[in-house]
Amino acid sequence: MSDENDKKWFDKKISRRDFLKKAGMVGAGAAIGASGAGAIFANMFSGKANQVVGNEEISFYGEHQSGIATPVQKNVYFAVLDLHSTDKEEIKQMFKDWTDYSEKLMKGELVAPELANHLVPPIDTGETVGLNPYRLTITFGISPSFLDKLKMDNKKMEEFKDLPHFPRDQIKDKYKGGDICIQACADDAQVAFHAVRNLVRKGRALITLKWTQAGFLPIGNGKETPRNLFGFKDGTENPKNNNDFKNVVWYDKNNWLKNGTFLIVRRIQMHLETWDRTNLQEQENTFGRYKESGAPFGETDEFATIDINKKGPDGKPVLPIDSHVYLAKKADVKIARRAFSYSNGIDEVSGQFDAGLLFICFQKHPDQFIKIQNSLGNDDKLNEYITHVGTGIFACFEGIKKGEYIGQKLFE
Ligand SMILES: C=CC1=C(C)c2cc3[nH]c(cc4nc(cc5[nH]c(cc1n2)c(C)c5CCC(=O)O)C(CCC(=O)O)=C4C)c(C)c3C=C
Ligand SMILES: [Fe+2]
Repeated sequence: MSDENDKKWFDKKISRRDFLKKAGMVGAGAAIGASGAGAIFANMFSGKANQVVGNEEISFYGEHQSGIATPVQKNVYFAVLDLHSTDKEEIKQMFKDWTDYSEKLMKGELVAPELANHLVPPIDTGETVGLNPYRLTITFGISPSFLDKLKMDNKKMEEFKDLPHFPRDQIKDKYKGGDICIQACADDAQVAFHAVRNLVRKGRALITLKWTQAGFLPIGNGKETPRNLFGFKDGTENPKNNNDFKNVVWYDKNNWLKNGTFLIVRRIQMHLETWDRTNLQEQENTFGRYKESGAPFGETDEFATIDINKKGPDGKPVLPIDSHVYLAKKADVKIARRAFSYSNGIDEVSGQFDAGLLFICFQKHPDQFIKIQNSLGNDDKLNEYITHVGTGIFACFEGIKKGEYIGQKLFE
């Protein structure tokens, strides 16, 4: 790259947002000529809407971390990290640096102004220059082993322990364990990836990547429940308002996790080829819901209340007793699901799609998930079509207030 080009690309020393502002393109529904937009920013050239997209920004600050109750975005980049230091001061500093970075990233800014010295690598990796924030959220969590490594056993609540082995689990070593998780969600895949990449880069003296997974969802206009790779609406029965989140998700005991939550992640392979050979009636029996409408059996409305004890005219339960929804409901406990589909090319052994669900859920007590997973157990008809290959449990800190840093209560 010539000096002149170099200058054009980075010497702006302005944020991604300022870049857009200068071009007069920031603001809800700000109209710009499609040709102009296409010429300047390929990402904005949809060909149909002359609007700036992705300009919505989510605040990094609040009572709870973002990316938990936030309406789900199109993309996730989820990373599990191994910690290689036992020095609390160093780790505290990393969380402080991540606080500073996250605030900037979620505003759509570069993580640091560019250096005048062109003989050193740029601080921000640069792949989001010209992009809006795209509702980026960044959620941080730590695992029980994080507390072990730092000899902070006194901070471990009795419910915070590794998940048990569940029936039919085929967990691979490479997808379990790890000390820290970062969940970056955005309506643009590159914005989510950029966030994790730059955070990891900043902490590289103390952490390494254990496993990562990118995921996607068909969000459309944001009004419909997105469909999973089996073609079913997934996420219908979920907390809907603040009160639901208070009851189901936010940790409320008086310790460092108050207003935080437990994140559970499961990497679940979905055997698409087997599913695609299954007739529609069997597919619907697997969930106890109709494929097109998403309504439970015997109803027409996706959001109709389900009574698992309801019997049909033949005296048999309306919902098959081995269906996924029947068994999940039978556990009689709630969780907040925020799952994403993934597709990772081809499974080396079977030659089939390596695709599935990055199942992420939030709950105030891990037992909520454990109870449901045990109820699904060996009986869930869905087991014929899926395999759990990855697992993790992380305590996600409370939200961050201005002047504070991520995880402050834990270290105080
Ligand atoms: C232990 C928790 C759960 C795992 C793991 C899980 C995997 C999984 N689920 C689907 C698809 C659907 N799940 C649906 C409902 C549903 N699933 C769980 C829990 C787990 N799912 C719950 C608690 C519920 C809600 C039950 C209720 O109270 O009604 C549905 C139906 C629509 C909906 O409500 O979202 C679908 C479809 C897949 C494909 C999958 C693993 C790959
Ligand atoms: Fe489910």
